[in-house]
Amino acid sequence: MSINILKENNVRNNRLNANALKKVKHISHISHNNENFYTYELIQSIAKFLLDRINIRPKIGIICGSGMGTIADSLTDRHIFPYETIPHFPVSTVPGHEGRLVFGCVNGIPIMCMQGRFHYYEGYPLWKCAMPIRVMKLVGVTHLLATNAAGGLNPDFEVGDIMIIKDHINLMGFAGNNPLLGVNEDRFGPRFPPMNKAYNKKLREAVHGAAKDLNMSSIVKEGVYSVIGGPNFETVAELNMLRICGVDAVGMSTVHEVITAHHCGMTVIAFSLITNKCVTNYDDHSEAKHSEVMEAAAERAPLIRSLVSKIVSYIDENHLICTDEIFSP
Ligand SMILES: O=P(O)(O)O[C@H]1O[C@H](CO)[C@@H](O)[C@H]1O
Ligand code: HPA
Repeated sequence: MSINILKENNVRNNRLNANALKKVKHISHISHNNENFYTYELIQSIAKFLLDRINIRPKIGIICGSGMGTIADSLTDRHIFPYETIPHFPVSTVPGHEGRLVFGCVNGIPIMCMQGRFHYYEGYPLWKCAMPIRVMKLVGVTHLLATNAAGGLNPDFEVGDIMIIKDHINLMGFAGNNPLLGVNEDRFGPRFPPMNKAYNKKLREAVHGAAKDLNMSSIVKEGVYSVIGGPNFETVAELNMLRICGVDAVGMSTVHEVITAHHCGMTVIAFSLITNKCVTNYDDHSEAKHSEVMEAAAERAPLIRSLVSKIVSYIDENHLICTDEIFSP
């Protein structure tokens, strides 16, 4: 890389960092402390703040993964809330996560969409990262569609493949870090929620059906996602350990949202866009880069939008079939 390109990259990175810092400047203290958990009443007040300002009543929530914000851009009849305008909301600090709550419609079906999610490595505790899911619940959302960018660990996966998540390994949970940490709020869900049916089977089958209709079956896979805390990408040894454990794709998000959504009885479907192949060999000199993650996401944006639109229509037409797998809070 030439000195000039390096200089340009530095200037660009400094600008991104300065923008992120500007956004968080009104927060006096970001840390992983577990004081000031959100109460039920506080989440209710956020839901009310939003419902008082919109006419639609969404039943489906969508989370846009890194570089996948065009899902939110393609909603019709949009009502946009930048996170910094919503009381008690954290703000997004990661490039590729716009940091807005977007209400609107897909095929006429009302949606609540996070155009940007919160990650643990941004300095927020997991219960704070997952708070918008509880807001979704109190707004009336019953189904969550979470998307993410992930590194492909399964050697059969290629960049651009879409992996329907059938299960996860909550590596951060192994160390006692969990979005449900703290006194349990029974109005959301039970103290000890089961997690073996976190990713709804009927919806997973429906996504395969949608992929077939869209002639995408060859790029749609299914597998196990594992979350690492980030922000650094993984070492070769870490990735090889995860592969031995049955992990197909690795990322730094989603699991806290899925646990929180399943805990409060929402039906969940999630998929990963494979944006890079994980480096599992010391002779491989390639390196994971966030810029490549975003490029791969941009390339697949039209297909992802089509898939999301099919899934939303399927949920709208068939959502009653899933109620047997929901336990009420
Ligand atoms: O999981 P999402 O938010 O899609 O983003 C993924 O991409 C970023 C790394 O490039 C990490 O934040 C990782 O989790
Ligand atoms: N590792 C962790 N998170 C990621 C990756 C990866 O390779 N790619 C996109 N998000």
